[in-house]
Amino acid sequence: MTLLTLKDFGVTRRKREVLRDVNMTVDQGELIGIIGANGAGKTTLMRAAMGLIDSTGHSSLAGLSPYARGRAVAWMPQSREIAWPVDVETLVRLGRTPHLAAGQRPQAEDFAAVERALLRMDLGALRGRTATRLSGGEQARVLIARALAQETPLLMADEPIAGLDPAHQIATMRSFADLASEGHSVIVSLHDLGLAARHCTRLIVIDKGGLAADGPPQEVLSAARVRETFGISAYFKTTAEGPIFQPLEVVA
Ligand SMILES: Nc1ncnc2c1ncn2[C@@H]1O[C@H](COP(=O)(O)OP(=O)(O)OP(=O)(O)O)[C@@H](O)[C@H]1O
Repeated sequence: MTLLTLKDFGVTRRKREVLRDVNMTVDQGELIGIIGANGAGKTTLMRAAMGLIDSTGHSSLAGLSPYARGRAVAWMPQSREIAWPVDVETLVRLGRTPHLAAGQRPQAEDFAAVERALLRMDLGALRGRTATRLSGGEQARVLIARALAQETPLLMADEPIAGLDPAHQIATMRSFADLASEGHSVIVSLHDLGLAARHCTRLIVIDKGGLAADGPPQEVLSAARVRETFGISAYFKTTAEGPIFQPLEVVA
């Protein structure tokens, strides 16, 4: 099943064309890493695909009502601001809002989804803590859990692992991979090309206002591509334990 289709998709912000001619589909079971330099348009692509900012062309999600969209896609923005001093469990439960009718209290299935999300993000010990008093990385894990609790077919997350310690970075990427193997799909923007290579089933490179590459990590992270897009040289090897990518030098 296709979870997202973008056709001849483009975004212009303040008269400046940020993205043009984007064509892609996302099927079930994919863990897609969106990579590209600062300012390339990764956030713009995800927000516009969901209809949060204006675009041209077609996005299968942009035309949905907010209610339908909340059941089709969960969104974890780059900004980690938590506005209210509520406990972690209550905050994660907010992820169930799109599944509740106006005024409806959470049901057993909603509490079960919250438990699954807390478990996936290793938040059992923090569930009673006030979310605003957690560390930056802990808050990020709570916000990922809130998005996971939504249990949508598609999850989009903007730099979700930035600021997490190495163990939680790996665990979070593994959770996303698990979701993909369960038939959901996950789109994440990230700057860590090593983790992208290791965990993503597909990488999309944004460069010069469009999709510069789209495919499996070993194809996308060619020496020529990483030089062209990121201005670096890198070591890449496919091993029995999976792909290993290590940036080496700035070459541009
Ligand atoms: N509200 C806005 N008005 C005008 N230009 C904007 C606006 N938001 C983003 N842009 C521009 O669009 C381009 C893409 O920004 P975007 O945030 O999508 O990049 P990104 O790839 O996510 O970058 P980063 O890796 O730094 O997070 C940038 O040049 C940015 O300056």
